[in-house]
Amino acid sequence: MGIQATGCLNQCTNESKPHLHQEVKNLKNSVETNKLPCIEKFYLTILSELGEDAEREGLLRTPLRAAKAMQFLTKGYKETIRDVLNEAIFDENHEEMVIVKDIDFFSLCEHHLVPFFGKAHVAYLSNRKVVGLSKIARIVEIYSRRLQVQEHLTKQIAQAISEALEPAGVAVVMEANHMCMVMRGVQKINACTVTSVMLGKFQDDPKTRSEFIALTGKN
Ligand SMILES: Nc1nc2c(ncn2[C@@H]2O[C@H](COP(=O)(O)OP(=O)(O)OP(=O)(O)O)[C@@H](O)[C@H]2O)c(=O)[nH]1
Ligand SMILES: [Zn+2]
Repeated sequence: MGIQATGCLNQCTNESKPHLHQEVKNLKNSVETNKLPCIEKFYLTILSELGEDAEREGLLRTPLRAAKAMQFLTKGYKETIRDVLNEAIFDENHEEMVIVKDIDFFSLCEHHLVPFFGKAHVAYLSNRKVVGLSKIARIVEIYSRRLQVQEHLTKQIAQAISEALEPAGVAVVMEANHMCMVMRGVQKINACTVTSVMLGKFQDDPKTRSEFIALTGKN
C-alpha cells in the first residue's frame, strides 16, 4: 500500500494545478507519518537486542526519536529535482563559469548506515540557462540525504545539473570524512576522501578544468 502510494506521488507533478501540488504534499506527509511506528518498532528491537533496558526512562522515547531522525537523514528520497528547480531556471546572457563552493553536506554511508560529511564544490559553464544559486545547494541536499556512496553521490549531482541546465560543462568535487573509517573499522581519523566528476568542457578542456581548480583553491 505504502509503495503504491509513493509510486503514484512521483508521477503527479502537474504544475498547472497548484491545489493538486498541495494534495500531493499532504499525501507525502501522511505516507511519511504512517511509516513512523514501523521504524520506531525496529529501533525498539535493536535496543533490546543490544542488551539495553528499553523501558528505562532515558530510552523510553528513543525509538521514536531515532525513527524521526532517520526519516530526516533520508528525506532526499521524497524530494525531486523538479520540486527544487520549479521556476528557478532563467535565461541570462551569461556564458561563463559559475561556481558554488564549500557547500556543507551530510550523508549516510550505504554500507554501515553511519555518517559521512564534508564539502561539495559545484561549477557549471552556463549555456544561457542559469539557475538560482541556492538551488545548487538544494540539489546537493536532495542526493546527500539518502543512503549513499560518495562516488555515486558526486555523479548524481553532476548529472542532475547537466540535465536541468544543458550547460557546456559541469564539475563536482566532494571531499568528505567517513565515520565508518573513523569510529570503527580501520579507524583513520584524518583520512579525507575526494571524488570528482567532470562533464563537457571540464573534461575536454584542461584550461577550463585548471580555472575551476584555481577558483576553488583546491589543488
Ligand atoms: N568506494 C566507497 N567505499 C565506501 C564508501 N563508504 C564506505 N565505503 C567502504 O565500503 C567498504 C565496505 O567493505 P566491507 O569489507 O564489505 O565491510 P567492512 O568489513 O565493514 O569493511 P571495513 O570498513 O574495512 O571494516 C569499506 O571499505 C568502506 O570503507 C564510499 O562512499 N565509497
Ligand atoms: Zn561505511
